[in-house]
Amino acid sequence: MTVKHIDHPLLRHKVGLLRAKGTSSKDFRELASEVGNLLTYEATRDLQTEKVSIEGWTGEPIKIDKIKGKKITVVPILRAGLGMLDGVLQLIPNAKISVVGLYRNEQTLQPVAYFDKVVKDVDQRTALIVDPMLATGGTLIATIDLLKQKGCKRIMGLFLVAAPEGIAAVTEAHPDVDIYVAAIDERLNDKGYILPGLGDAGDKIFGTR
Ligand SMILES: O=P(O)(O)OC[C@H]1O[C@H](OP(=O)(O)OP(=O)(O)O)[C@H](O)[C@@H]1O
Ligand SMILES: O=c1cc[nH]c(=O)[nH]1
Ligand SMILES: [Mg+2]
Repeated sequence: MTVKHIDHPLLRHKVGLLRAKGTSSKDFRELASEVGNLLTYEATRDLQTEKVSIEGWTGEPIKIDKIKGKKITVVPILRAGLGMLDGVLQLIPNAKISVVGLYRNEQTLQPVAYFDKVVKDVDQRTALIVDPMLATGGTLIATIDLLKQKGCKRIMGLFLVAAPEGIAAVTEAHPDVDIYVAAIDERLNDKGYILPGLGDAGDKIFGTR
């Protein structure tokens, strides 16, 4: 797996605000969405374009660039991935959405899958997974397994914060996947939470703390 740590002042500033204990759900959601937007800008840098002819403002035909092919399906991982979805879709509004639901068992830290509705032509699309946190990596590995079983060949992921332990686990399981992260933190605590981290992103986004 290639990890692209997008080191940008806007991202550093917004991730700093996300880390604060008192950040409200409203502010957390807005910031998660904005960081999702900025990561999408980077992750779509290599999309291919093709020249097409249109009528320009003078009435003469001109050639413009258009994104080529079947493009992208965005894959938010329930619940917390929904907090980044608006920001992602602002830049790629025509993307199809493939929702997957997984939660992490708090005792075993193993992912439990409970829902998936993946687009039928996922074999012809790039999957762009969105989830705020990459901790042990179990949830991401299970999601990539699921997408590959359904025929997906090109997979990328966007994360607000990743732990070195999770990056190592996903690199070993799925070396062909590229992820874009706004921050790489120090480590996991004994409950599998990222330090310094953001806390429980799903609870913060949905106000269920
Ligand atoms: O890398 P891992 O150790 O698997 O942990 C990461 C997962 O944990 C969080 O979800 P959570 O299980 O809290 O579900 P939620 O989004 O419904 O709160 C997070 O949004 C990731 O999906
Ligand atoms: O730090 C963490 C780890 C997993 N899930 C979260 O929401 N936060
Ligand atoms: Mg959670």
